[in-house]
Amino acid sequence: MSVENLGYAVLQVTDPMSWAEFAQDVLGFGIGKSYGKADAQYLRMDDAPFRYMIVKGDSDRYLASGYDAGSRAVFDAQMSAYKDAGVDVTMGSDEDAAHRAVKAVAFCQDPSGNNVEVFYGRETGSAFTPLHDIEEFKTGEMGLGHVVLPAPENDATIRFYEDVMGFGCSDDLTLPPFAPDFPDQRVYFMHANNPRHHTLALYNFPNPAGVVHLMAEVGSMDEVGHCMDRVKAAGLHILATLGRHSNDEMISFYFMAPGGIAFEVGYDGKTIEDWDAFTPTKSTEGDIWGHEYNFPEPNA
Ligand SMILES: Cc1ccc(O)c(O)c1CC[C@@H]1C(=O)CC[C@]2(C)C(=O)CC[C@@H]12
Ligand SMILES: [Fe+2]
Repeated sequence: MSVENLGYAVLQVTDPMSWAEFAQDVLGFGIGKSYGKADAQYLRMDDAPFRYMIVKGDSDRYLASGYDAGSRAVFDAQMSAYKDAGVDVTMGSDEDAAHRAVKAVAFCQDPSGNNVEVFYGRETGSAFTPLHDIEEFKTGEMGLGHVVLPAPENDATIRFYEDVMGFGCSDDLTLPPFAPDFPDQRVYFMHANNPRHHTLALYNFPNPAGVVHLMAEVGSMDEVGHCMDRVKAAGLHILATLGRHSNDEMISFYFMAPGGIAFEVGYDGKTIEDWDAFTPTKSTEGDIWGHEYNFPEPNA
């Protein structure tokens, strides 16, 4: 048993309103109504009440991943699993739940210090159409997309998500070091209880933004291309050119959103309908073609 999907993400930024404007202008997200968190912006991608909660703070960083347990029974089972594993969990207050439009939420950290939230009973929300003629984001039962988190405590963090949270391995990718005298890079891709090839991936290096990237999926190559144009028009840095990944066969590009939070926008990601019939892969190449990386100059 595992959680269903990545239901929401929480970002902390110094100016939530300007981040929300970027999200509308470039990503095509919409601004939703407030669920009461002071100074926060609630961003929508689909019928869910919100997919991104943008809270105000004194720095820009990824704050938390909110996983949808899907039911009270799975939520309770997850709480038991945390307890059995000796994980320190805090039950959210009624106010915490109200701020997330859910019946209950619990907070803990993975062994690398990433904040984890689990909830159940999310409000139904309402109809939503993305901006910029995007037909729809590929969300629903597959959740908001995927997130790649820094996991310097690599083995313990993988054990946490697999053994305590019930995620399954999709692909264990090893890449050469990004600089001499560094260890290999490892990206460990995992799925939850939905057809998306990976909902969460773990990267074996720290990241000052608290996240390696977040991925939003659209339904066509033209929608990806138009998003690239909007990234350019906004003067944002393209981190990787268009390419197609080997493991989930997604065509995507990467760019740096305000606050140093990297985004991947793609389409055509593979779905797996029967995880019992799936064999996890161990790969040594990330791309079929493209994805030429162009990291920003330090202090640029
Ligand atoms: C290889 C791959 C497959 C599917 C994905 O959705 C995906 O994002 C990736 C790239 C993962 C990986 C990363 O997130 C951290 C930065 C990495 C290690 C690179 O510098 C190359 C591959 C990148
Ligand atoms: Fe990705």
